[in-house]
This record gives sequence, structure tokens and C-alpha cells, in this order.
Amino acid sequence: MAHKTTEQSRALNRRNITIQLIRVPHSLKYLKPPAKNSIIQFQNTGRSENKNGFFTRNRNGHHLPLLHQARNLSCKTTPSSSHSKFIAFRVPRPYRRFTVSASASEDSDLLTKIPPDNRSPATIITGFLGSGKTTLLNHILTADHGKRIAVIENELVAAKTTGAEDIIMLNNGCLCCTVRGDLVRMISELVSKKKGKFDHIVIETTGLANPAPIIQTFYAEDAIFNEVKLDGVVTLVDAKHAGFHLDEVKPKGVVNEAVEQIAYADRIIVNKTDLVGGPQVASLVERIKNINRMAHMKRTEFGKVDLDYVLGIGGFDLERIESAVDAKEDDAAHDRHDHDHGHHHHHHEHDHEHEHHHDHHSHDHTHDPGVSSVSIVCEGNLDLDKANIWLGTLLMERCQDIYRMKGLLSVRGMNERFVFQGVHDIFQGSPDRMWGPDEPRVNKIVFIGKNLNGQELEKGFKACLL
Ligand SMILES: Nc1nc2c(ncn2[C@@H]2O[C@H](COP(=O)(O)OP(=O)(O)OP(=O)(O)O)[C@@H](O)[C@H]2O)c(=O)[nH]1
Repeated sequence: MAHKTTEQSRALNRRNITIQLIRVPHSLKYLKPPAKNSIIQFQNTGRSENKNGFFTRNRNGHHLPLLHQARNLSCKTTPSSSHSKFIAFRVPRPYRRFTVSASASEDSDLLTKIPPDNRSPATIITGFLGSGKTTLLNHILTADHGKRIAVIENELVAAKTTGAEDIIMLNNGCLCCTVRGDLVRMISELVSKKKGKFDHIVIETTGLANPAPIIQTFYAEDAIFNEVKLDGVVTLVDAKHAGFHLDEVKPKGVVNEAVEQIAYADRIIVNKTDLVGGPQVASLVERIKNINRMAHMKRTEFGKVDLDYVLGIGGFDLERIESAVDAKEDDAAHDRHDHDHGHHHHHHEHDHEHEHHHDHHSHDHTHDPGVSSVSIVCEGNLDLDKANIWLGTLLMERCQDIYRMKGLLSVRGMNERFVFQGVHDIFQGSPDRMWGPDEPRVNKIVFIGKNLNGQELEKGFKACLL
């Protein structure tokens, strides 16, 4: 049986918080709220080795529902322990965001505090081979912004870069797979030895890197999470050659890196526009939007962008969710606008003009046809319990396919908007600012992922509305 400490119980009783720990044996179960005003519905699969459990657990080891009424929570889904525990609680009053937990109240042992954000920001620059990553990096390093930048990059490109405070080379292969441990070690070393000597970390990946494991490193490793904050993923796209890379047919189970790099991006820089005509760029831009409608996009030559476009993005910040769910292309006419309802499902597959030399319908190869964005925009109030179950189930069943998601929700009984963001099985959510008195309570969610079924997602979501 699961335990709670006497101190915790006392603290919670004093604060009138309902708390209940329940052990759930190795089975998948939904739990009814154990007491009035409690929030509980999460379970796990009992598989300790994988990360598919769909409860969330805060960094103090307490399990939380995905949608909750406490601020300052930063949850990630974690492998279950052999004894699954659930905590249901309602926190009676809001907490300030980004405060230091040490100075917090007795509740601090229950809640996860996002570390104070004097953490060093880190930006990942990715993009296919030759797309202009180093050119952008050199632009960043030579621009007059007064920031001291530490760079982590691959050995091959290190020689090309000048002007960084520190350059650390990962020379053991592709950043995404073989050297994740190295990345952790290097960031840790950077932070422990050079803290205070740099303002921003920039990580340049190889052209063949899948950004997901790199992103996950910032959440999975406590040593990193506590010191470094992932600021954003910037993806360079080669205007001339990207089409070919996006079309490339990969063996089954092998990802198309060009598609993945676009899918995970917060900022997309369509570079080398001097080498192609306007219509070709426009068609590429459309194609990119179909993969990732959350990212902001710019067209450039030689990576020349304002620095604040690539540094200080806040792509994983909960308080900036709104701009992401309303993302639009910054420098080009855009055909998208807010809708009152409905979903938009964009497959990048075959709505563009290019020659295919393969069988679209073959299942022997992966063409990543299903990497797309789905957005749901819908007015109304959500039933908290239903929404928790829906989102939790979705994460549990589809977290491999859901690359990124962001949302802004209106929950019945909550005066604040609930915002969340996720990367595969990592989930962060928190109440945000109050809804305005006359503000329409519009829910907005964007999913980017593989094989997303827009109708199904919308149906599931709408079933949670009151
Ligand atoms: N014409 C043109 N050339 C560019 C542009 N941006 C970069 N280049 C050139 O393209 C080549 C590749 O640029 P890099 O910045 O090295 O690209 P990268 O993504 O770092 O390349 P890898 O590290 O090999 O993946 C270099 O010769 C750049 O000078 C651009 O906008 N237009």
C-alpha cells in the first residue's frame, strides 16, 4: 500500500486539500474521483520500463492529473514505479509562477515548481545538410547583441564557427542518438564550470539529426532541467533542395529527418531563397505549414534574421502558448485565420506539385505522409474529468505519434485559462491568466504528429465539452 507521510497529511489537512494515494496494480484503470472536489483519473500501465504511463508525476515524485488547478506545475509523464500511486488534490489558491520552491509554503513538497527562470536558455538549431545552420550560427555569433553565447556543435562544423564564448564539440557521431549522454555531460560541465560566463547556449545539430531526443534531454535529465531551459528549436530549410528531402522515401521505421526537423520547430527559416523563384518558395512554405502550423516562419538569404527571432523564443514556455496556437507566418501573406470552430487537418503528402517516383500506397516504405498538424478551435467549457481522461488516454496511446502539442483550454469552474504543451510523453500544464469578463471562452489546441486523425481528435475533444 502506498504511504503518505504524517507531515504531508498534517500540512494538507491544515490547508483543506484532499489527498488520496491509491495503489493500482498492473492494470489500466480509470479512477473515479475519491472525494468531492478532488481531481483524479490517472493510471499507469504497470510497465516500469516504458514511458507510456499516462498519469503525470511532479518532480517530487507525486502523481498528478494532467489538467489541474494548481499553478507552477511542471509535469512529465514518467515510468511507473512498481507501486503505482495516485494523488488527487485540489489546491485552494493560486500560486505565483516561477517562484523558488524553497521559499514556498508547506505545499511546496506537493507541488512541482518550475525552477526560477534564471536558468540558462538553450536554442537548438537544426536543419537538413547544407541548409545554412552554420551560416545562421555565424550570423548569431557576429551580430551585435551583447549576448555571450556558448555553442555546442559537431566536430565537422566547429571549424567553421567563430566568435563563440565556448565551443564544445560532440565528435562521437550524430547528436540525436549516439551522443545524448555526451550532450548531458557537456551541458552539465558548461553549467558547472562556466556558469555566469555565458548568457545563452546554442546547440547546432548535424543535418541528419532527429530533434526529439535532444529536446527530451532537457526534460528527462534533472541536472539539465534545473539549470538549463530549452528556449526553442530553430529549423533551417533549404529553399532549393528541401522538396527532394521531404519526398525522400525511407525504409520502413526510418524517419525522414527533413520532415521531423520541421515538425518539431518553433521557428522555421526558409533559407537560400535567392536560389529559387517566388512560386517555388511559396509552394514550399505551404508544404511546411501543412506539417507544422505552430511554428513561425521566415524566408531568408544567408540566414539573416533578427536575433530575437532565434534567441529568446520561449517555445516551451507555458505563458507563450497563445502565440503558438495562433502562429502565423511573419513575413508573407497568410491564408490562415482564427475559426470559431472546427478542426484543420493538413497532410503534407500529395497536395503539392512535384514528381513522385514511388508508390504512394506502398506500406513497405515510410514516406512520413502522416506528419501533419491538426488544430481544434472551439468555444465552450470542458468537463475537467472528461478532459483529463481524454488527454491522458491520448498521451498514453499516441505519445509516440504526437510530436508536439500546445493548447489553451477553458475548463468549467476554472476562472483561469489552462495552458499546456507537450513533446511526446512530456507534458507541462498550468492555469494561466484569468479569463476576461467578456472574453469568449475559446479552446485552442494544436497537435503536430504522425497519422493524426483530425475528425477523431475533434470528436474526442468535443465529447469533453459540457
Ligand atoms: N546562395 C546561398 N547560399 C547560402 C545561403 N545560406 C548558406 N549558403 C551557403 O550554403 C553552404 C552551406 O551552408 P552551411 O551554413 O554550412 O550549411 P549547414 O546547414 O551548416 O551545412 P551542414 O553542416 O553541412 O549540414 C555554404 O556554402 C553557405 O555559404 C543562402 O541563403 N544562399
